[in-house]
Amino acid sequence: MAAPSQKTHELLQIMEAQPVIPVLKIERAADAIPLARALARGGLPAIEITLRTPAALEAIRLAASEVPEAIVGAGTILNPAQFEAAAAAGSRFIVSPGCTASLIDAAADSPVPLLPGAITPSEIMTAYERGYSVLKFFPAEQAGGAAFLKSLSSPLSDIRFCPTGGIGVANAATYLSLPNVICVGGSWVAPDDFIAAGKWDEIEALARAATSLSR
Ligand SMILES: O=C[C@H](O)COP(=O)(O)O
Ligand SMILES: CC(=O)C(=O)O
Repeated sequence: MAAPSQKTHELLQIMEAQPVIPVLKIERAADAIPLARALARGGLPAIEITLRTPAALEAIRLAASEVPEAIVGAGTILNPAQFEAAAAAGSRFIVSPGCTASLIDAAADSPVPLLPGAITPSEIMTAYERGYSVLKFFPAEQAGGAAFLKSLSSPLSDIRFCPTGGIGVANAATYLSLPNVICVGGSWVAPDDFIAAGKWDEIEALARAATSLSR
């Protein structure tokens, strides 16, 4: 196995430090501050704020500048313009549901590590050829779940994943027990309705419960 690049090393450090990366959809940018604080208090400092709302970039900027204990990443990055905007907002890592040539070119020019998504052996091999040995596996449950992912571990033994999509308390441990899984992603630790209602203590409790998931 080749030594990981500096950017892969940084990504691995973030992913290996917690079993779950919260995947967040933030409608009001200011919510990013109490939300990032609550998740960090609960033991999940690394968070993925998805670019699925108009408030997302400002949410990243606020959490990155106001919550030093948080490790703020951006998710749902689909193209180079979004990559650059998310990096400029202060993202420490960038996540995409997929892996396009233009996104990989944008990431090559940036110091910010990219976690691109791949599902099929050919997609995974293509990403690996471009230097990516750490990948997102999305949508995990819908694409074949833990059984599918486990079956990749033998032929594609150099590649490790962050499965995301359809993962919750009932199945997270199954994914985390796989040899090719580093951590999982999920929205269950910060549900949209809890964010809307400002239930920060409840989100902290969900995060704390998630940190006890074993790997
Ligand atoms: O689109 C889905 C999110 O990336 C996370 O998936 P989830 O809500 O099933 O945890
Ligand atoms: C699927 C995911 O986590 C993303 O939109 O980046």
